[in-house]
Amino acid sequence: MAMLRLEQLSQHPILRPLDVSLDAGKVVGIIGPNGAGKSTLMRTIAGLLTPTGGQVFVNETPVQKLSSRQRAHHIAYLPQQLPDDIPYTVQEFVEMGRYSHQRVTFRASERGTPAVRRAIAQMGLEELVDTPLQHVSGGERQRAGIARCLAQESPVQLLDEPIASLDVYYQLDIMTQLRKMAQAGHLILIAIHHLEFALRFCDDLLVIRNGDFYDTGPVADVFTSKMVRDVFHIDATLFVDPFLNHSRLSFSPLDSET
Ligand SMILES: Nc1ncnc2c1ncn2[C@@H]1O[C@H](COP(=O)(O)OP(=O)(O)OP(=O)(O)O)[C@@H](O)[C@H]1O
Repeated sequence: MAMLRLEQLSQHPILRPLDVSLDAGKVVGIIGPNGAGKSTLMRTIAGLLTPTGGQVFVNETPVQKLSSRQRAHHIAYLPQQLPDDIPYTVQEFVEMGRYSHQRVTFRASERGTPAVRRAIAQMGLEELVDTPLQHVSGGERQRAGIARCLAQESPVQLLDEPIASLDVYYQLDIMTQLRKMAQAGHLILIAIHHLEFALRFCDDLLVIRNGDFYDTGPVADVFTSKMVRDVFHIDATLFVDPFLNHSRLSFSPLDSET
């Protein structure tokens, strides 16, 4: 049974309906140019936008039929950008990931639960737990957002550009952790601009370009020089890195560079 299924799903600006089944145990990258519709697709999958056509099923239940608390049990969602005026400390913010596990209204009584402690440690935020989110850097805020999703312990993790503002250490660290979560049975769906990382860390790709869905499938099948040219309008050569033994990309210069 697919953990997440998009059935004839369309959402402006993606006009051609998407039929995709995504299984647990995978990191799936959504790639495409600026404005292609990656974030819109993620918000639709998260149940925050109503599709213009078709449906999203999580564990065979239509997402639109679930309450926000039920959705949170199935899906954790990190938006592309967190507001910079969130009036909570890092600890309080991560604890909010436990919202769906509370019986009545959310109270900050989940402080120190193993899931919260683990998420804070995984994102290297121990020293910042009492710092207001307004006073942390953009990358630290992003790590707090990921920690909140991890604390939620939902089987589907929808992360919109999780490594966009991070330094290279955390880019590598977080992608490695996401792979481990997939191996432990989660489905990780990320929008990602970093094509080298998509090539290295994703199992499958869903490629969209303006107004259209381009291709989906295993990285080895989908990630080709032709795809890069068709979708990003740039020439690139794929080669196997002899040190890391995985495929890498070499971009040809743009005309304006020569
Ligand atoms: N709140 C909004 N109101 C109206 N149009 C929007 C809104 N958010 C996005 N759009 C439009 O929807 C289209 C898709 O935007 P979306 O943010 O999904 O693209 P994206 O692929 O995530 O882009 P990026 O790589 O720049 O983050 C764009 O044309 C954008 O202008």
